[in-house]
Amino acid sequence: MYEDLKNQLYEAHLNLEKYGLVAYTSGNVSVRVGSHIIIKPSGVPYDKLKPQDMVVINMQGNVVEGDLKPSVDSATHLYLYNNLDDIGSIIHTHSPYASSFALLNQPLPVYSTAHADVFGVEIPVSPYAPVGTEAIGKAVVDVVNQARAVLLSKHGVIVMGKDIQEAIRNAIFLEEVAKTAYFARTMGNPEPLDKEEAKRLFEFHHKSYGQKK
Ligand SMILES: O=C(CO)[C@@H](O)[C@@H](O)COP(=O)(O)O
Repeated sequence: MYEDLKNQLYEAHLNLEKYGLVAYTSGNVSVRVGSHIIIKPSGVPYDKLKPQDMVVINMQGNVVEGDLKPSVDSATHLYLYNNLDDIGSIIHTHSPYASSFALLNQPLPVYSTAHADVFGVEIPVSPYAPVGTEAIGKAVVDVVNQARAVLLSKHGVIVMGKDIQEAIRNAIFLEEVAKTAYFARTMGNPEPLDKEEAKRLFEFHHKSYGQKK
């Protein structure tokens, strides 16, 4: 089932490693297709991962196809898909700069135009919740905003997108803007962008940036 999407999901995991967002087995990516979710198998190191290892589960979390156990974060992904209609793909990482804000319970303000372009608003922090249940999903839904990215207290990050490509872009840019914020804070006291300017940049970026017609 879903061979092409499994290949895309496999490539997405390799991208997480390529951009330094994960290490060894940390992190995971899923994609929604109809009433199924395809997600990374639990505990498989990235250099051992294969497209055919991706696990297909239904919206109740039961394995529909796959020889390996699905990610330990499957309940979190499922809760988010069941409560946020606009998302088609979810990425969880421990990317170091964004996760540092999560460990400090510090939201990530809109310090840069790049942050405004991609996310538009501050990245919130969700309260600590134990791994392996839908508790993380509930905590994320309680705080998630238009940014579709949340810093998980004491843990890491969750980003979402309408598809795998958008989720990957969001995961990469979250770490990028967190890195810039980290350095700015070590050198001084950066001020967030004006909210209206951030809104204008977000709207331009999402409507006109790149090759959009
Ligand atoms: O952080 C956690 C749990 O959220 C890690 O164990 C997670 O990144 C990787 O778990 P999986 O290998 O996807 O089961």
